[in-house]
Amino acid sequence: CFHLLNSNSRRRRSAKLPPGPYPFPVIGNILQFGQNPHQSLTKLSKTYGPLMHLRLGSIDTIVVSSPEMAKEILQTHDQAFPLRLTTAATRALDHHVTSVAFLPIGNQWRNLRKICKEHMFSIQRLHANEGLRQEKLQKLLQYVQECCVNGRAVDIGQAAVVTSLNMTSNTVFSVDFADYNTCQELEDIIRRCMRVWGSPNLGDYFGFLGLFDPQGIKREAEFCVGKLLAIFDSIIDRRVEASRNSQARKTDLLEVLLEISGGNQAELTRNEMKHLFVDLFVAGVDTTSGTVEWVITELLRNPHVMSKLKMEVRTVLEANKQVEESDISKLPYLQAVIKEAFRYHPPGPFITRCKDGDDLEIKNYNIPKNALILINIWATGRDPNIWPNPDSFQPERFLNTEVDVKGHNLELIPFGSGRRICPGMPLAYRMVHLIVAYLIQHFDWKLEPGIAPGDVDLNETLGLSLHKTIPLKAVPIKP
Ligand code: HEM
Repeated sequence: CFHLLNSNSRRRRSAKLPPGPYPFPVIGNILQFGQNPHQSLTKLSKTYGPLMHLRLGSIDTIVVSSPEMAKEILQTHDQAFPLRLTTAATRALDHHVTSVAFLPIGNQWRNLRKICKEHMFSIQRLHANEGLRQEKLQKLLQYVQECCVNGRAVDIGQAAVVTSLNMTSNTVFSVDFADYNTCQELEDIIRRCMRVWGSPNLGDYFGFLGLFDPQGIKREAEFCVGKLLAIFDSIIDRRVEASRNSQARKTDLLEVLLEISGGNQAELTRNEMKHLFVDLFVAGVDTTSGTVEWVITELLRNPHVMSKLKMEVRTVLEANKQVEESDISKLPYLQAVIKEAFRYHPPGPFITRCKDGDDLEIKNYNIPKNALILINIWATGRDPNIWPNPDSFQPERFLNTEVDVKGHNLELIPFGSGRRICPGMPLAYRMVHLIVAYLIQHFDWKLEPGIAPGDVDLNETLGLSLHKTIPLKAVPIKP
């Protein structure tokens, strides 16, 4: 009876909202989001369907759990969703007014995206600075070889973080953080920044009550962003100084950005450049390394997949040949393995957008203005109506299909889709394939003593990205 009363009053207030669990006064459905919202919302969508309405405190939230509905938001009506939700943490030091990741779609955002696309992540640009990433593979090889000689297990996620962090920093500004001894420090700050951005303060949802003081979160975010900006400032200063004294030009992105900002200040200010670097590192490092960790986890859980991949990698890349980015296209099984990891363990389980302007009708449901949209790609990746045997790791499902991760196939969009699709995708794609190919080409891998393939833990923790709760340790063996 109580339930009926609730659903009647709900219908009276907003007849055409998509279905969803009844929101409690004030807190809305916040308790139903739980510790792992991607999982709780997947369960709820089985009851309420692929377009679901909940209230996150005071925020109308629409959860999308099918490729058809995702297409409506990301492509058909994308003009209506130009915003991302900003929180107290992402507004610290005004990051959101300069950041490509948080700016609404508009001229400033378009300009930054154009710079990313044309000057940083174009095929030509990435080809020109591939050597900078290759150096990092050598460092990885040395490290794993040391572990191999000493019979030590490698913390795969950690090794991948150091490699992707240094590959990104080498690509962006030819700085090898290991040389500056700041890799660990930078990694810690990036992690802290991700943590604080990835766990919104309750005040973000109940701001109107004024009960929750976001000062602590804001201070932490200010510290992290401030520290990153200071590191980038000193790197830029050093480069400007060095170019005054030398004619030799680097091939990295900083050189291009300095050229652009020197030639036309209006196109890119130094402040924008520094905030762009914050975005590139925070958005790029853990997502890339997390993917590598999930791939190796699944390879160790599925020895037959590991054998098949090993065979392909070692046949195509003869002994001692250093894997190059142009080799990726010759490794179809590797590509399938990585697509399968993206399907089952998307580093960003939600693609987020915010509604601007008036209410909008989609499939006869009302999407209220200012609504937060969560596209649950973790749910679509495990939907048995889309993927036969979704809980089994089967790269073969991607052999002989045209499905890719570039945003056209809405059932597999680990990098998002539409105008806001991840601009770093071309770099991320190269880094993930290179690192995995390299680890498999040069080493056999086994689990630590006493752990069977089926025992490998698959628990997930959601921050700004979705990562393994217990880091994967694997023992390298010389083949
Ligand atoms: C496997 C690695 C990665 C994954 C899975 C990933 C995934 C994503 C996703 C899902 C989005 C949101 C897209 C959307 O809203 O439609 C995004 C945005 C973004 N990513 Fe990535 N990313 C990865 C690596 C990188 C790298 C290496 C960089 C740069 C070095 C990067 C920079 C960005 C930026 C700047 C945005 C914000 C774009 C905007 O809002 O306009 N990402 N990424």
